[in-house]
Amino acid sequence: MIELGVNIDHVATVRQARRTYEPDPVIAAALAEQGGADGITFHLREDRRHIQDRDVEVLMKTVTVKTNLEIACADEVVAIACQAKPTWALLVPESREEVTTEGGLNVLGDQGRIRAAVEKLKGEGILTSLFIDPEPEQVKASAEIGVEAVELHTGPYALARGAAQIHELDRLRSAGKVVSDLGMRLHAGHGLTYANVRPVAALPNMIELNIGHAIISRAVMVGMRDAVAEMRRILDLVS
Ligand SMILES: CC(=O)[C@@H](O)[C@H](O)COP(=O)(O)O
Ligand SMILES: NCC(=O)COP(=O)(O)O
Repeated sequence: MIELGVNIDHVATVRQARRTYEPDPVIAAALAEQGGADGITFHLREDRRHIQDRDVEVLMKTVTVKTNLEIACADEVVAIACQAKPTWALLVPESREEVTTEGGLNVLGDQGRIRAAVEKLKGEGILTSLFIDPEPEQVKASAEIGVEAVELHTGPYALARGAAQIHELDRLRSAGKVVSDLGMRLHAGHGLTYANVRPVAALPNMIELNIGHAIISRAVMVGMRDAVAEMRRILDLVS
């Protein structure tokens, strides 16, 4: 059965639009659990555009399923993660100008810095994952660092149409085989929706999908619990 990580960042985006107290991502996380989430994902960005330090502290006290804290490879947020001790830490690239995550980590070109962050996290008993483009060389570099999982960036797949989308799915399938052959857990995420998720969920050895924006968008209309339950039902049809 595919494990569903629900990313609650954009509940906090709505709250931060007014710099107020609601909607609270902590409550959203509890409702997501009731809807069938296997994990809660939250991204403490360096610019704090959505998830705040307070959210991380309270989520770590209230979430009863896996916690997956997304952070940049930066000393400040790595230290916060080491203090918070989530189940998983996912290292992601960040830039202030981006609307959302654009590409994967360049593990090949930044192995020393990424390795140092991973070792600090592992030292606190935190499982580690790297968000990368579906490139075999990036997968191999990730395995050399010793992370337990790799999350393949599904953004290009989500944005593509027709033959281009089939090509992107083939890239994910090929890179996913390398992930599994090297003994790491195969995760995927970014831009997945109720309409495009099934082919990715059906990829060989896929273990976990992290989905946020589409679920929160649906939750605005039907509520968080039902939005998660609908995604859960789709994934259960696949596995
Ligand atoms: C890495 C990824 O695709 C998401 O998990 C990330 O959280 C996107 O950043 P925003 O949530 O700020 O859009
Ligand atoms: N790591 C991907 C994630 O957590 C959710 O990304 P999105 O579904 O909000 O694009």
